[in-house]
Parts: sequence; C-alpha cells; structure tokens
Amino acid sequence: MDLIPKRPFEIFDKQLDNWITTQDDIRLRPLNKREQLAKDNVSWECIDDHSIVYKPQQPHERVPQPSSFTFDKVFGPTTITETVYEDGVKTVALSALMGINATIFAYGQTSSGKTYTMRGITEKAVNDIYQHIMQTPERDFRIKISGLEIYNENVRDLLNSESGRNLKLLDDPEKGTVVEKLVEETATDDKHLRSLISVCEAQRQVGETALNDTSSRSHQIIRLTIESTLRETSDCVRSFVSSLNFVDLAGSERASQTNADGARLREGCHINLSLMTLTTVIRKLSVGKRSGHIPYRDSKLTRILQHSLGGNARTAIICTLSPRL
Ligand SMILES: Nc1ncnc2c1ncn2[C@@H]1O[C@H](COP(=O)(O)OP(=O)(O)OP(=O)(O)O)[C@@H](O)[C@H]1O
Repeated sequence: MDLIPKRPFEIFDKQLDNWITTQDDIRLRPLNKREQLAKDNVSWECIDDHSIVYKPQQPHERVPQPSSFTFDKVFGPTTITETVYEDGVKTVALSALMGINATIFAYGQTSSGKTYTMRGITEKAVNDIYQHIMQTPERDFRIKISGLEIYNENVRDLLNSESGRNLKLLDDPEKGTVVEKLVEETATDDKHLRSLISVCEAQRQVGETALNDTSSRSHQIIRLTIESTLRETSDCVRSFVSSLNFVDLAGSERASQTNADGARLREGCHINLSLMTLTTVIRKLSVGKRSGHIPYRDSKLTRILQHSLGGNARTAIICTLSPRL
C-alpha cells in the first residue's frame, strides 16, 4: 500500500503542536485578499518540486527544526488544481477502476485550501472515470455514491437530511464497519453523479472562524463504489468492486488562533482528537507489520475508513498549507 514512505519525512504541524509522518504531496495556497490587504508575507518558500522551507518572519520567532521538508511533490501558490491532480493523486484515484480501494485525503490547518483542492480533484477524477468507462466498452460499469460527514463524532448522511444526526456504526462480518441506513444512490451518468456530489457538499456543516468565514467543521467522506463486470466470458478477471473515497478533513487548529469558544471550541476538540487518531493509524501503517495494534476503533473516521486504509488499498494525502501561519 502507498502509505509506506519511500522517503520518510516529518512535517511539523504548528496547529496541533504534533509531528505527523506521511508521504505524498503538499500544496501552498496563494495569499487571499484579506492577507494581501494586511500586507502579510508568505512564510514558506517552494525550493523545487520536492522541497519547501519555512521562512521566519520575526527575528526571535520559534522555527520548526528542521525548517525544510521533502515531499513526493510540492505544489506552489501558482499551481492549478489540474496539475495537483495529474502530477499527484491521479494514479491512486484511478486504481479504483482496477478493483483496488483508494482514498484521497486533504489534510491541513483551517483555511489552508482543503475544500478548494478536494472539490477540484473530485471533479477531475469523475471526468477520468467516465472517460475510462467510454474507452472500455467490454466492461459493464456501475457507479454508486454515498456521502457522510462526521461532526463532533456524530455521523450524518449527506444524501438524506431526514436520517438524523447520529447514524450508528455496525460491524458487518464481511464488509467491516458499515453506517446504518446510509443512503447509496446509483449514478445514471456523469451529470447525475456530479449533481449528487453537489448535494453532499451543500449539506455539509460549516461555521465561521477567525480564519475562514465558511470553515468546514466536519470531516466529509464522499465514497464512490465502482463495480465492473466483463460483458463476455474470458480469461480476464470478470468482476471488480472497489471504493474510491474523497476525504475532506476538518481543519486542524489552535483555539487561540481561531478565537474559538463555545460550540466552535467543542468542535475543535473533536476535530483535533480524530485527526490525532488518523495520524497515529497512518504512522503505524507506515511502519508495516512491526507496528502491532492499530487503533482504528479510537475514532469514527478511522473506523469507517479502516478497509480503505489497510489491506488492498492505496492512499494519497495532500497536505494544504496557508502562506501565513
Ligand atoms: N489554491 C488556491 N487558489 C486560490 N484560492 C484558494 C486556493 N486554496 C484555497 N483558496 C481559497 O481560500 C479560502 C479557504 O479555502 P478552503 O475553504 O478550501 O480552506 P479549508 O482548508 O477547507 O478550510 P476549513 O478547514 O476552515 O474548512 C477559500 O476562499 C478558497 O477559495
């Protein structure tokens, strides 16, 4: 699986005061209007396609050590999402067409560009999936979609607003963890699939923080289940079933930085705890069989994604980074 680092590195996550171990890509977003008006400086410099370095803004500022980091790919502020998709996560996404479970995460602090990046990536992947279907007339494809969000450790169906705010997780002996009563729709074509994705995005819980007027306060998982069967009998593998997960994580944050209190503060605690569990699970998977117990059950996010993280699975993580920390 893809989480085994080819070049292990650690990125200092200033928001959580926590080291996460991962591989894969990082995308630095450009300064937004507010930051430009405030004449903010960019705190990071992309040295080349694989390296990024932190530039302290104050003479006595605490700087993460080391202050330069290596990734599979570094995408600078002028890079468009199409390039992030093509040069980064495309091969992982399209492996779901070959029967391999695939998950793409956007991870980063609040307002760093996770939702912006993940929407673009989902759009490009849907284009490629339907292009592949057109070019593979010998197979019969069926695409199903479900969408959920995990908000304060409660699971909500994004395709069925009537289903309540706290769906149960059940252990199925064959399928692993399943979400009770989660609606799964079959897409009739790409247009229908796009409209269902839009329904999920519109249903998601957002709130205002000091860093983002429309901050996503939940983890969102859009899951495509791709089934394909060979029309004629032959020596080739006849049927594939796999899932492709697009996971837009809630932003990691420090309460002081987002001026959080009340509901926002409670949300932030849940968000940070489940991100901690996710990083622990990923770190343990990265070291392979020696890692012992993997605490999937410590958060709903990792429980739901268990089969997509371990086993017959490929994973890509895009860390998004704000130009100002
Ligand atoms: N690469 C980019 N180019 C241009 N604008 C961007 C880019 N990335 C993000 N933005 C803009 O920055 C703002 C914050 O982005 P976004 O909402 O995607 O952040 P987020 O990480 O999902 O935040 P949160 O965790 O608070 O939900 C949005 O207005 C978005 O349009």
